[in-house]
Amino acid sequence: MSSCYKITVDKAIPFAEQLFGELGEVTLVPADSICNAGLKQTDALIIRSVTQVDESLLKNTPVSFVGSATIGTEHLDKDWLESQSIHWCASPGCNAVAVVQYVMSAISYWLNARQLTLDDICVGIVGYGAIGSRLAKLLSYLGIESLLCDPPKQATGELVNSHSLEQLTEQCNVISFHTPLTKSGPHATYQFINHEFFNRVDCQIPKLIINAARGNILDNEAAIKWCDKGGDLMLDVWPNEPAIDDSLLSKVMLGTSHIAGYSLEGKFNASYQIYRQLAQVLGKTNIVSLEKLERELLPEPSLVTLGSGTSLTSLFLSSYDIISDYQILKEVYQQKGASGFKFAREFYNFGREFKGQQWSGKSAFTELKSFLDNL
Ligand SMILES: NC(=O)C1=CN([C@@H]2O[C@H](COP(=O)(O)OP(=O)(O)OC[C@H]3O[C@@H](n4cnc5c(N)ncnc54)[C@H](O)[C@@H]3O)[C@@H](O)[C@H]2O)C=CC1
Ligand SMILES: O=C(O)C(=O)[C@H](O)COP(=O)(O)O
Repeated sequence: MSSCYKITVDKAIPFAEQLFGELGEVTLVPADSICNAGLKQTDALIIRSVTQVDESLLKNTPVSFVGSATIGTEHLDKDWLESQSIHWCASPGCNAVAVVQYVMSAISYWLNARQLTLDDICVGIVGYGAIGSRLAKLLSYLGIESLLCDPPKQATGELVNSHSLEQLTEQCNVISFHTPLTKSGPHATYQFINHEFFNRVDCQIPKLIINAARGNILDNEAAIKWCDKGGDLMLDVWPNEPAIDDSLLSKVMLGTSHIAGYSLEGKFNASYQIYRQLAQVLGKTNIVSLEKLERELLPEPSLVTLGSGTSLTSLFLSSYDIISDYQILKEVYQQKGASGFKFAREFYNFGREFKGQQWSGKSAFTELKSFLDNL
């Protein structure tokens, strides 16, 4: 490795200097300023989901490594990167637990609002990957019924008990989406939550749809129409981010600013995964272990105080406070208009995942806590 190996990193990626500083000279740049002209001296580029990485960004630059500190990869033009022999990677599963924590808080809020209990629900999980499988595992542990829908995994035989989206709409009162955004192929997800889908979800009785995957798997107009009919919709991700539709924001039951994966642990995992892959590409073998860095860089667990009569729903709401994130988004949107969405993300205060929390006050949850710590 040359001492002047140049690494440009989105400045909103935590732990960048501590990790990538070991591998080269780090320049932190705000996402909005990452541009072709600024990459003329860059060997490795480390970005988030908001930076489109394609020919127009990288042509005539020396960039030979692109790392995305995210699970999603639709912002990378992988065909072009591969055609140029530019090594690309992302951070699979990095913040999967944070998204599960988000979904459990969302469901808990809905159950309280609709005066239902965990025993009343059957949860449809669309996309049985890192997030969907962890969600299913937790629901099963809690004795909550769930149905899985993952046609690509059904086709390869990785999932034998996959149901169709139609079956989920008939049999589930909660459906949570955890697919990537894809625009082509037999299982494309672009706007697959559309009029046809919503027409099948009878909202005469309470039904909850959660999208914490990607905004453009949802059709904006169809979503508004369904909310007008009385459907309960919770969105972390929105069509056309960051320019979200204020009409849709006013109709959802809860909405947040694409922060379901914004946990300190998730951010740390993402940065570590890219650090490890860049180190490998550079042929550096003595990388620092995840456990050692976790001990050094992550703060002490945060304290979550549970009252003596805490129910499972209030436990999940205490573990991650979705209501407060909804209020923040509404407030900044009112104050700042369309730029409010970006603002809420930029100044987000990362929370802790289950394993970064210490629960006190209700010993009955010790077993659940240890299950969640290892999710
Ligand atoms: N809101 C947020 O902050 C976050 C959102 N995400 C989003 O969540 C998505 C899922 O994350 P992971 O579970 O880690 O991904 P994953 O790649 O592990 O799993 C995705 C699963 O979706 C399945 N799938 C693909 N097309 C499908 C279709 N048409 N119908 C049903 N299933 C389909 C795949 O076969 C795969 O099993 C990511 O691609 C990302 O876009 C990820 C992290 C945070
Ligand atoms: O990991 C993903 O995929 C996500 O959606 C991220 O949580 C989004 O985070 P940023 O791209 O804003 O870091």
